[in-house]
Amino acid sequence: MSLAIETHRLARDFGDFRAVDGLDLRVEGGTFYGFLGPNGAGKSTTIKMLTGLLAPSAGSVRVLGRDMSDHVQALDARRHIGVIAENLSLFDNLTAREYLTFVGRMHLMPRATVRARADELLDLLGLADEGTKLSLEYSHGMKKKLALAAALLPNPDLLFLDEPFEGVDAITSRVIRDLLAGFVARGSTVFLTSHVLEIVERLCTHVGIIAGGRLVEQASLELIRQGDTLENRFIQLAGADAVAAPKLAWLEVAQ
Ligand SMILES: Nc1ncnc2c1ncn2[C@@H]1O[C@H](COP(=O)(O)OP(=O)(O)OP(=O)(O)O)[C@@H](O)[C@H]1O
Repeated sequence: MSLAIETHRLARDFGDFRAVDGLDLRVEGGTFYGFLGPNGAGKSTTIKMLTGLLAPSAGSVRVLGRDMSDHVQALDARRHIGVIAENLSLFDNLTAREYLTFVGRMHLMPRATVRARADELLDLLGLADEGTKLSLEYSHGMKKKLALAAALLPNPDLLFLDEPFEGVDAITSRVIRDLLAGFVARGSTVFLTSHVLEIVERLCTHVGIIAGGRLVEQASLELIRQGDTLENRFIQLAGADAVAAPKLAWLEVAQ
């Protein structure tokens, strides 16, 4: 099986702080990869480097076989990937349909295809009735859904999803989960971050855990779980110190 994502000693500094430190990621094509870590561990920074939104300070990235440090190869890779970034980066003054039309044009898709797919996506994600509302006026969950629609529109081979379920209602969450499971079943790859470990456990075939910028574990879900819950294993691998921290004595007694 070919690798959809491969990094070698990938690192990113902000000033003299190293946010991502020597990451060797290996994500096989056709896998559903959950990238987990505590707040501030380096997940979003990593996704930004994998998708070309942020330059690495050191190390290398290959996405779908393309070297992301090469401008032409990176452009080619970007034609085959869909992204929900941390800040969502939508255009505020467009309606959902206008935004999807814009994304379709950027991918040089035929107008009729964009229109048909936009109709289906907006319908599926419960945004079809939003009419003239600008994305500026969307709720956080609605923005997430629009970002997902835009990521799926060009029918990519690889999806990067930074917290796709955050702020999304239970019905849409189910719709998205089913959609992503089908996407992987056809042979495509999903790389997602999520703090909702129940969802990761249900969907992902492989898991990577980052803590303090370093990869502490990377294996199939079954190997990582070792018969335990993913939450217990995650805490053992990435958060044992925090869980063992002293309690707040003053909070145990009501005033
Ligand atoms: N532009 C920036 N300038 C300075 N420091 C940054 C910048 N972006 C991220 N960092 C720092 O890098 C570290 C990793 O941040 P990152 O956003 O990648 O974490 P994360 O794992 O996605 O966290 P969360 O789960 O809370 O979203 C944090 O300590 C953060 O403060």
